[in-house]
Amino acid sequence: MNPSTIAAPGYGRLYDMITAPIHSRLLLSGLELGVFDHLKTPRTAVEMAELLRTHPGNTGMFLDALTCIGLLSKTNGVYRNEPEASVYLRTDGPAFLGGLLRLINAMCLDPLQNLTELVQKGPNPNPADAHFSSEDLWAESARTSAAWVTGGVGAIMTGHLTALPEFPTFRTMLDLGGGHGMFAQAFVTAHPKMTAVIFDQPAVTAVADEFIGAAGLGERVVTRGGDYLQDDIGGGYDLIWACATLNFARHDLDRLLSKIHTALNPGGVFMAFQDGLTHERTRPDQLLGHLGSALAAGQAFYFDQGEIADCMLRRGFKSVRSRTVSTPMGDMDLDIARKG
Ligand SMILES: C[S@@+](CC[C@H](N)C(=O)[O-])C[C@H]1O[C@@H](n2cnc3c(N)ncnc32)[C@H](O)[C@@H]1O
Repeated sequence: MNPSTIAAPGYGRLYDMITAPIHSRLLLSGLELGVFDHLKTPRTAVEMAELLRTHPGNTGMFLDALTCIGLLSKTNGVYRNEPEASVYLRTDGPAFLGGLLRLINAMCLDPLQNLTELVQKGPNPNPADAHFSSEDLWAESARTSAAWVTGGVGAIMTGHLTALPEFPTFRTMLDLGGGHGMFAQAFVTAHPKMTAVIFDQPAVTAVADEFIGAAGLGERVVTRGGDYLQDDIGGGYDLIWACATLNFARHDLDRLLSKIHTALNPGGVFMAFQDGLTHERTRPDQLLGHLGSALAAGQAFYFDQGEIADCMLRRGFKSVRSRTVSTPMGDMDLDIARKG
């Protein structure tokens, strides 16, 4: 075989795949060491090593590597945060994402340490390790994942909501499985009168209460703790919003969607923002984030595209309009159902 004939398809993509974890490791260590906080002011490697109490030579190589992946810039030996690092990686930045990135690493990547074994031997026999359903875990997640809404998705979805012809007529809304409640807070802020109820497990609504207090929205946003599958979710809503939570009701979706239909006023709107898999469940790459928990549990909780829309129609909604929305974390489907 003549090596010069092996031209296509090239192996650059394979090289990128195998070296991708270097990027995430650099980012995580940058966060752990507080590099981005300390580079609020441009500094040299020697200054950084003094501040961080780290090894001067290795600190220089580490900062060069962070520069190589585009999180920092370096001019005449002085390092600066690039805009992404300034906005999202400084704890005092306008939309700190560090906690969320760490959580994603722990929830999505850690379970894949045993990927080969999970494929060989099947699901984790200990269900406690296989499920991410504990109330305390979601309370912690609510605290850190607020940033995915404030970091941009809140504004995108507020745009979709305010474009609805019914929007000016809305008076009260429910954010079902609302976690931190940041969507409800963004939606209420975009409306002159609408009030909101955030429904989630009690430990989680305690976190939402803190965010509501900090935003000074206590007069317009309240929380209600419970299990939306078992408990009363209230009624008389003009809008019900459910983002990234219906997976937990996948086994009982018809019953929950009937409950939602009943809780809406005539003319009310239900918006579900969820994963929606296509191409025989191989796209979009949003599914990769759920892979570890799905393999550990031995079942996938994600939805096929159109599955929620079909259920909405089955449970009595008059019409459904669906669209795919791009977010910084991948494509998701927005299903807008009208009660009529
Ligand atoms: C992935 S988080 C989504 C939070 C928020 N909607 C968002 O988009 O960021 C899922 C939320 O659903 C809540 N949840 C799951 N099952 C629930 C149930 N049966 N009753 C109440 N809340 C539930 C969890 O506590 C968690 O806060």
